Amino acid sequence: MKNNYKLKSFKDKKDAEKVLLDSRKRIDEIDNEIFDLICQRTSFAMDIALAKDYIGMPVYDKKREDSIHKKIEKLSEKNHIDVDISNQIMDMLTTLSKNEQKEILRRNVNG
Ligand SMILES: O=C(O)C(=O)C[C@]1(C(=O)O)C=C[C@@H](O)C=C1
Repeated sequence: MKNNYKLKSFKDKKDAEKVLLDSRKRIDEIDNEIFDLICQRTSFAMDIALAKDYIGMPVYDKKREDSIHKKIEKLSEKNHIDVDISNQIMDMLTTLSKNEQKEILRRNVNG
């Protein structure tokens, strides 16, 4: 969140209530978009798991995760977002992918 926003002043209570409602509506839309993007990101687990299995690479790739964290830390600092929380979000996303990859490989072995 860049800290260059203007402080909002409200005409009256009704105006503030409208701002709250509109903001929540937009947040609901953004949450849906985020969820859709999480599904898209996780859907690469199948191709990645099979490719790594073919090459003989493990599911967990520390170097790749370190580079993701580095990128996210830079973006967080630039946008004044809490770095620790951004890193936690990325950890959750990579965990989703790793769990999915392990499940795909388990099913691939057990038929
Ligand atoms: O890029 C990979 O090798 C992946 O498996 C994807 C991913 C990720 O979710 O970004 C997941 C697990 C790895 O440890 C690193 C990255």
